[in-house]
Amino acid sequence: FQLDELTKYIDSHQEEYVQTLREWVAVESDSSDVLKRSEVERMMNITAEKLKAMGGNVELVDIGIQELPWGKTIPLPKVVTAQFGSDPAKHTVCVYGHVDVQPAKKEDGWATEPYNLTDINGNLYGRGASDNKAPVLAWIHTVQAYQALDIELPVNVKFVIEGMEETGSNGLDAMIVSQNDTFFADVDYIIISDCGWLSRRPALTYGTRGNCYFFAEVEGPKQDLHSGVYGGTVIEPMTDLIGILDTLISPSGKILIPGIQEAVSPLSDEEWKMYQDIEFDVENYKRKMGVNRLMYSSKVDLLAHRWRYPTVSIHGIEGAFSAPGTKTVIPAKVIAKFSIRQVPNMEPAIVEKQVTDYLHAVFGRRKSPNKLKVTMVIGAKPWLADTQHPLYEAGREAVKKVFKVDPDMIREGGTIPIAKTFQDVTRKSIIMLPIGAFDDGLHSQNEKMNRYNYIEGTKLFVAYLHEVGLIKKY
Ligand SMILES: NCC(=O)N[C@@H](Cc1c[nH]cn1)C(=O)O
Ligand SMILES: [Zn+2]
Ligand SMILES: [Zn+2]
Repeated sequence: FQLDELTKYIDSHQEEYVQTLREWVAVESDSSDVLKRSEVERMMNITAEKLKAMGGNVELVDIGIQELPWGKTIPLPKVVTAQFGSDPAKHTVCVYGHVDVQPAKKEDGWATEPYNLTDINGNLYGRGASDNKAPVLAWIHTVQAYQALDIELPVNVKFVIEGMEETGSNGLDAMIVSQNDTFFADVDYIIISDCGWLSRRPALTYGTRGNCYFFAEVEGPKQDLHSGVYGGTVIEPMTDLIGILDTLISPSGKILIPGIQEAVSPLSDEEWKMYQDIEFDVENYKRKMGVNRLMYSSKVDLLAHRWRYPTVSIHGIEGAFSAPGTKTVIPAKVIAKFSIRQVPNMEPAIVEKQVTDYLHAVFGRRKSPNKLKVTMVIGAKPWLADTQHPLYEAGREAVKKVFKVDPDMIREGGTIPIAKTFQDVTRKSIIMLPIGAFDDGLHSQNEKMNRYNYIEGTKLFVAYLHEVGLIKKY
């Protein structure tokens, strides 16, 4: 296996790889903002063109429309599929990734322009750099490197690249179902690189949490009111909303919604031992986040609550006054956004009912004349893999070849909404093979991808394809 040759090729092309990442980051493909939908579409076209230029058999698959909360509809961004090689004697892997991003504005507190990739000491700052544009490009460059050196790909490679992951992968489930007997029929394994390592040690990821995302709307007066003129007489929607939000989770992290905590299986002795053996620097974790105390103090508790217990996060309140200054208003309608990261044994449909019933009961006790509406807008499931599968063995070998260490076996606290669908519908085995660093700041200000991770990660992918090619084909 010509790993040295491929490695040299990757090293000598790194400036080109960074430049392509710069061009991709410059596309504001924020899937949460319908006004940016044309940018997401542009990003899908750029991705398709790149794969076509490499000789791939590429399609832009129409996945239908998105229904917006105010009753309108817009087309969903097309999904890019591609295929390189169709040798029946080889395994076929399908690489899944996304090229949409979370929102970002300089005013949020970025040190650099979020859509202008900026290299500071080998850190490539830019929205979507790590989540998920660089890993997608690293996979593309992997195929390109084999092609450029005229080295036969050890496996057939397919791609599924979408533009709605950050808002729950709308439309992708249906596409997988409809192409299960066609595009996915000859796929043996699915590879996802949309997550990060736990520390400086490379990792293989075998689980993700799901996410049930809710809107809770409280509506009162017909328009906003002067708080001096009307305050004290009107029952304020915001007070109701804050009141009910405060009943979701206790200050010590206990979820107060009946039925949620009860569904979760307790940590087994085996899991405890696995977590205990993982290298994880709690002080560094705190320092990187800029906090002086965490919800739990032991490493095992922290890892367990990050990976395999559910949690509630409150993200924001639409309609609330949030600008600088001192506007003295009583907002007439406010919509809280919160989500529950859920774990195996928790079903989104059941969580939806538990949360909705509970919030209505709590709200009812307030005897407010205002109206409450609770809607679950995303119901993404958790995913768990069998780490004894040859795909993981291949991962260990590839990490050892490139990084000369054994990988950490980790879970991911975040969600890849489509992972469980891939597992359930295609029934193929999945591996998550991250290349992002532990401190990439995904979804946050100053997101970055380390140049080191981007380039060495490409080498890891090159080695991984070789290792997968060695798995016995029955
Ligand atoms: N890199 C994966 C990621 O960031 N996924 C999102 C997906 C999601 C879940 N709910 C809404 N979007 C995440 O927040 O985990
Ligand atoms: Zn992602
Ligand atoms: Zn993300």
